[in-house]
Amino acid sequence: MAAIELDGVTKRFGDVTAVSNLDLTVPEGEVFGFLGPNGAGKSTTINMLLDFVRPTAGEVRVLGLDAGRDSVAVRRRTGVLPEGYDVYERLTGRKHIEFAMRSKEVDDDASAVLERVGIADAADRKAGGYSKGMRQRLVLGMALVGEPDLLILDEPSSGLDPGGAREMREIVRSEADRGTTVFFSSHVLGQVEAVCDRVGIMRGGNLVAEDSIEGLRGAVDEGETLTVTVDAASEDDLTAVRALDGVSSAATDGGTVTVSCDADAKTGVIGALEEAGVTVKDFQTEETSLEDLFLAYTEGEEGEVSA
Ligand SMILES: Nc1ncnc2c1ncn2[C@@H]1O[C@H](COP(=O)(O)OP(=O)(O)OP(=O)(O)O)[C@@H](O)[C@H]1O
Repeated sequence: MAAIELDGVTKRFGDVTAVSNLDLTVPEGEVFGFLGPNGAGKSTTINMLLDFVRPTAGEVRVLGLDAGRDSVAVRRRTGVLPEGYDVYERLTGRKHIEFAMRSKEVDDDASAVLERVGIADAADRKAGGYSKGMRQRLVLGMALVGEPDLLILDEPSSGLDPGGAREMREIVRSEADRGTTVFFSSHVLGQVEAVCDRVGIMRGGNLVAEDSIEGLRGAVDEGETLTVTVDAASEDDLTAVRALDGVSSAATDGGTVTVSCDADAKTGVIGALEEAGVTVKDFQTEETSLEDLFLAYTEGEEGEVSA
């Protein structure tokens, strides 16, 4: 069964189309990264999963249930870290967790939850005195109450220091190991790359890409830069390299050869250099970063990248 299934979903606010005819399936147990520039429709999509917003058209199913009709059941099995959630200033951290336990009608160990998100020491302090990162950890703790089947995290790294961001990744991975599906929206691309099995990229209300990061790299087809350290290479030595399939350019400064090529052309490049009598001392490749991928899908003319 799919944990999340959107079928032809559109949401219009007056004459603004926030989400347009969106089809998206997230299988159970997957960590799915949901990316896109500001205003792309991410929060609107998340709000439809939780029935905070009703679609104008289409069908939204969460954990096999209808998001609108069965919203109470969906929320009971879902842990949510909403973007910009305000804590109750006068309640302690522990009271927040107990509140989440009562809302979900579960009997968890509040201290263990607070320990897990790294704020056990501050359990009995009022959340009004918490730092931004501590508040974020507290809200994550509330989301984890009751071992949810689905975790929806909207910008979970916001306010976290590098240690907190690492702990967040570890929690996401351990939840996924437990079988939880994680739907993760973020602008912090490194965070997404580190934890997500697949990503979807939204742009102007449309899903413009949906794949593993590897798959997206292949579709963008920017190739890789191969840097080869050699004893000596001349322009003539590059003739055979340039003639290879999958090589878009090659240059040399004498001691280093730089080649732009498809990932599967690398071996051929090294072979062609050696055949030309060049001694290859070392080589390394640089992959397209997730940031480059993101920009390739979200900048320039719409529909430029066909994935
Ligand atoms: N309640 C609303 N009323 C009117 N327009 C809205 C409403 N909610 C969202 N929109 C519009 O829908 C579009 C998508 O917004 P949404 O908040 O879903 O984007 P987002 O991808 O979450 O952006 P961000 O990364 O900035 O949070 C925007 O043009 C926004 O102005």
